Amino acid sequence: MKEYKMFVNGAWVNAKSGRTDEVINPATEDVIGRIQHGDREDANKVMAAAKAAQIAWRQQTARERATLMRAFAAELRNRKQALATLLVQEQGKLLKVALGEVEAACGFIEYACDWARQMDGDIVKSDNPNEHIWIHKVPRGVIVAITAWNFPLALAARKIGPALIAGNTIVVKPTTETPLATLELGYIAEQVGLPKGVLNIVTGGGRTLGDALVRHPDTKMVSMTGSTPAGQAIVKASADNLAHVQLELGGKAPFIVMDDADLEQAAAAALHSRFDNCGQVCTCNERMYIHDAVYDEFMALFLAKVKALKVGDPMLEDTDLGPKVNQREVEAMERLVAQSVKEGAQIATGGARLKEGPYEKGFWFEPTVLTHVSQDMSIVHEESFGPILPVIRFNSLDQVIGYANDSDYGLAAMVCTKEMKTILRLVDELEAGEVYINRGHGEQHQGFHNGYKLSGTGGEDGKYGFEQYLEKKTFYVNFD
Ligand SMILES: NC(=O)C1=CN([C@@H]2O[C@H](COP(=O)(O)OP(=O)(O)OC[C@H]3O[C@@H](n4cnc5c(N)ncnc54)[C@H](O)[C@@H]3O)[C@@H](O)[C@H]2O)C=CC1
Ligand SMILES: O=C(O)[C@@H](O)[C@@H]1OC[C@H](O)[C@H]1O
Repeated sequence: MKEYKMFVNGAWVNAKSGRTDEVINPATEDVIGRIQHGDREDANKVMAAAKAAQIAWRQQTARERATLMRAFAAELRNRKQALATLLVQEQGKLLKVALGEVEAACGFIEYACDWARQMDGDIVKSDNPNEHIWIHKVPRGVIVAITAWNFPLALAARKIGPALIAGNTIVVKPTTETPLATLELGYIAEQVGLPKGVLNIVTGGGRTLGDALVRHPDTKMVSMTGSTPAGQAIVKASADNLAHVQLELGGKAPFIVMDDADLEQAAAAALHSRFDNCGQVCTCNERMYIHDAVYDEFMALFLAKVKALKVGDPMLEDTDLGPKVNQREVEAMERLVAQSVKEGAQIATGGARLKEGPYEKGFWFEPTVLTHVSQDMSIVHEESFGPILPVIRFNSLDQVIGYANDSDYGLAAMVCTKEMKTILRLVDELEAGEVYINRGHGEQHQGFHNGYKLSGTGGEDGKYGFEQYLEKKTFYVNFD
């Protein structure tokens, strides 16, 4: 078991409280690490370090910053196997998914480095003679990054990359559930010679340390990934300093299979998009709508695939699902299934927690499909963020668009169809920031990961995500 400190101003430090938290492996319930439990006092110290470091950091050229961050990404890739193993141990994700997460983390940083020579401003003609209007893009200052437990390393890199290339410094606060791989970034910062105070990593509770960071007067932007309630609390807290807030929150993505879909392709995509990372992906297939005309044929295909899924040791190549991340989450699965059955749903497969034999320790749940579900049931509206899939039949495009948009969330949607008129109508009418046509979820760095409604605000990734790490400064230059 490894003891971790907080990485502040280039040094490893204890929390002022002297308190620590344990990190457990969700597959075995073993304690695998101990971290510092920082709180409000630690927030002031780390913010002062980040603010001081930003002066010299922003004075470096963007190309110099990118050179350092490309070295950072290269070292991250050098440590891929060890970091992936740590992600498996702290979050329970499959090793093959964890290896993909480390590569995604490298990609987020390398994509940001490509922006080093793209941070253009504007020169605008003035209405006054002999006057220029210069609109400059300048760094904001100190960025606070707050991340969730499902892809902790990738979510941190997604924010570190653009923040630092734009000339900001950053304070990262991972969850106490899965902080270890993120803390390892401090060692990489030391190895590649990132200046002290440019990257800081602190650990502690969201409502204490996280809240103090959000409210701090030197916080110029908060980029948070997590649940909608936490995101809403952050928006309220940011009123203290009017920091720019970028939120990636919960989702309830509909997966729609039209009557003209390629059913084998649709079944494979629907399976991956529900059970990837044990259903703990914000863009997962959270509710599936199947056209009446293909319902029986599709469900036979799909259920056969679900029943073949293997739940087990996430380190093994032939495992399809690992455990849920903690006790609270696996109990939430039990509650959601019980409530769905009480409301009239039927369990087509799965539906129970696994507790016997190899599952005696850990937080295991069966891949579950619910049928005879109606649109008004709570499982159609409440995010499960786990391996539970409600299925609903529909008989027209108008009906399924109405179902899909009948949600407080609007992060992602997936649609299988070959009909261009259908695609253009759905893209135009679906209330979601990210629509996947004829494939499952999976963003790319150059896209724009953007939640509508209670799924978030601001969005991240790509050109529109990068730009949020810059502020505009307009000069009226008169030379009359
Ligand atoms: N839209 C997206 O890209 C993603 C969304 N999520 C959502 O996150 C949830 C699961 O992740 P969790 O870590 O349980 O979410 P969570 O909301 O409990 O915690 C997320 C982070 O926010 C911090 N936090 C919580 N309350 C805070 C406050 N008042 N002030 C400052 N920081 C605070 C936590 O310490 C943690 O670091 C699910 O709802 C899922 O949908 C997860 C991953 C990606
Ligand atoms: O936040 C999520 O769940 C997804 O955006 C996920 O996070 C990092 C990975 O690259 C994405 O699939």
